[in-house]
Parts: sequence; C-alpha cells; structure tokens
Amino acid sequence: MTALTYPASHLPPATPERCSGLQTVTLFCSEPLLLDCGQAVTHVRVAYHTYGEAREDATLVLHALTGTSAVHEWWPEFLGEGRPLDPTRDFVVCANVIGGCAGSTGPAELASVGGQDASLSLRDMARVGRALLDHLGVRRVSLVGGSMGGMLAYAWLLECPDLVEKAVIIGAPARHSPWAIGLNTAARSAIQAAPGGEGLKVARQIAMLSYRSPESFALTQAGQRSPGTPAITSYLQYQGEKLHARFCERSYVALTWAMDMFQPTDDELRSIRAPVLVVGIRSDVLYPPAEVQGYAALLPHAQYWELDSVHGHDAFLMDAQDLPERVRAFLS
Ligand SMILES: CC(=O)SCCNC(=O)CCNC(=O)[C@H](O)C(C)(C)COP(=O)(O)OP(=O)(O)OC[C@H]1O[C@@H](n2cnc3c(N)ncnc32)[C@H](O)[C@@H]1OP(=O)(O)O
Ligand SMILES: N[C@@H](CCO)C(=O)O
Repeated sequence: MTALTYPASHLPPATPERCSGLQTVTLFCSEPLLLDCGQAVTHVRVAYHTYGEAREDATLVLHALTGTSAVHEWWPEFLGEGRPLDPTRDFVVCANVIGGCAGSTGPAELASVGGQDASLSLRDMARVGRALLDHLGVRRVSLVGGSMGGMLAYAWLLECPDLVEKAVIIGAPARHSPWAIGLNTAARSAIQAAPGGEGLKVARQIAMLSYRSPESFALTQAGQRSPGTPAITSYLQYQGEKLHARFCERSYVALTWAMDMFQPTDDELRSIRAPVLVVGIRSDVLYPPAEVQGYAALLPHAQYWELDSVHGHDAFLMDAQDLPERVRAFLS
C-alpha cells in the first residue's frame, strides 16, 4: 500500500499567535433572519476563527461539507506567512456555517416545521456570514472556498455582490448535477434507514468513494488489510467511524440538502461581475473538471485552472501541489 504524502507536514505550523482561537457571537438578536424556507429565526450563534489583525478588507474562507472554522487544522499549506492566506498581511476569517455542527447554530436548535428540521439554503448561510462580517467591521471581502465552500462562494457572489471583491472557487459546480444529488440522496437514505449513527457511517462510505478516484484507491488501498478483509473495505469502515465521531447526522442531511437545492440559473451566473478563479481537479469524479470549467465559462470575469492530481475531489485538501501558489497569485 502506497502512503500518501501530505506536504503540510513538512511546513512549519500556521502562526498560532495570530489565530484568535474559536470564538462565538450571537447575531440576529433584534432583527430576525428570514430563511429562504420562510421561517424567521433569531439569536443565531456563529462559531468562527480569525487570523491576523482586524481590517475593513478581509479574506473569508468557506469550509467544505464536514469542515470547521479552524483553517489551521485542515488547510495548513494555505495559511501562514508567504502563503495565500497570510495573517501577517491579511485579515482571514472562517466561520462554521449555520446548520453545521462545529459551534454554529445547528438543525436541532432551529424550530422544526411539521416535525421536520427547517430547510436551510446556501443563500441563508451567506446572509449569516454577511452579518458576521458586519459584526467584525469588514466592508470588502475576498472569498476562498472548496467543495461545498466553493458552492457557497457562488451563493455569496449572487447574494452579496456589493461586498465581494474576488473569489476563488475550488472543485465546485455552481449547481448540483443529478449525479451529485443522487449520491447525496443515497447518503441521506442511509441516514433515514439507520438513524442514530450507523446510517451516517454508510453515508460517509458512499461519499468517500466520490471524494477519491479509482486511480487513487488503486495506489493507496490495493490488496488486503488483514486476511479476508480488502484494504478498501476496512478503509471505508474506518472513515465511517471517524466521521461518526465528529459529525452530526442532522447537519449532514441539512447541508447536503442545501447543496442539492442550490440551482442558480445561467443568467444569474452571467450577472456576476467579480473576478473569479475557478479550479477544477483532473480526477474529480464528483464534480468532473469539464463540469466545473463549464460554469467558469458562464462567468464574465473568470479564469480556469486545473489541479493535476490522481487523488480526486479531496485533492484540494490532501494533494494541493501548485494550488496554494495559484491562489496566492490571484488574491494578491
Ligand atoms: C478533528 C478533525 O478531524 S478536524 C477535521 C475537520 N475536517 C475537515 O476539515 C474536512 C476536510 N477533511 C477531510 O475530509 C479529511 O480529513 C482529508 C480529506 C483532509 C484527509 O482524510 P484522511 O482520512 O485524514 O486521510 P486518508 O484518506 O489518507 O486516511 C487516513 C486515515 O485512514 C487510515 N487508513 C488508511 N488506510 C486504511 C485501511 N485500509 N483501513 C483502515 N484504516 C486505514 C489511516 O491510518 C489514517 O488514520 P488516521 O486518520 O487515524 O490517522
Ligand atoms: N472531504 C471534505 C470535502 C467534501 O466535499 C469534507 O469532508 O468536507
């Protein structure tokens, strides 16, 4: 079995002295947030990290489906002096989305509708993010998001065009294809069939198959882990256990549904004025690069670049290669 190498492990850690640590703020205390589903909510808690000195211009990092606001934990090769997110120069902010389960208000804290968790949208998440930036005194923002974070960047570009200076969208479509919705449907069906944890583990196994590639697994998971147990079998079981230990099934349902329901029209995408760097990943089977590039072609001021990795969709997290330098050059 070939071990993957993580470039981040060879770099010094991101300057922890410029990291705020996890902070929380309660927003929408006097004026409610009107969700796209029609529900008005107050007292929305937002968990976030900041890196660097507070300024009116910020770089907002938008995390992926199961990510957190702790950018230094999951994207160390992007954060630090001389890197694309440089706390010695930039004010970097990352917040856990509403509906997530890393400190922000989650589905269990929102009033249910007809016995079902309230439906959240990516645009709702952008509105909450905007309220956080208002709270922090930020007036202009550059966005950097991968996967769900990249789709959320599209929502920001449509929802807050006055605020967004530029955006980097990595490994993300502007709207989910039937293929992506189908994978999420199977994951949610697993959760509904086996609530309480077992379904979430199966959901993660399904998702992991779409986050890597046949070539990646041929390199990393060939053969048997122990006699009679294929390596890939124990790998997927382990990944299911790992997510179960750190994530919540109601958040999984809420966030995947928000991604599936985000369906901006081509005309809306053509209306985006901000410069955008769109990054596809050569071996991404979840969001194939041609699909990602097709959305870039609709944007009036987009440039497209492709990450040449065998490791599939998750390559932006685990095999970034020249991506940090591309993002740094675009942002600076
Ligand atoms: C506290 C936290 O977890 S914070 C993380 C927050 N999460 C995020 O931000 C979401 C984004 N991150 C991710 O999705 C993932 O962490 C990634 C993509 C960056 C990396 O995924 P990883 O699971 O760490 O990497 P990889 O797919 O190589 O798997 C490595 C793990 O599988 C184990 N493993 C590898 N092969 C096998 C196998 N055949 N059988 C069983 N276990 C295996 C390794 O021992 C390793 O275990 P460890 O995580 O306990 O060290
Ligand atoms: N592997 C990442 C990206 C998924 O799109 C996550 O779990 O959030």
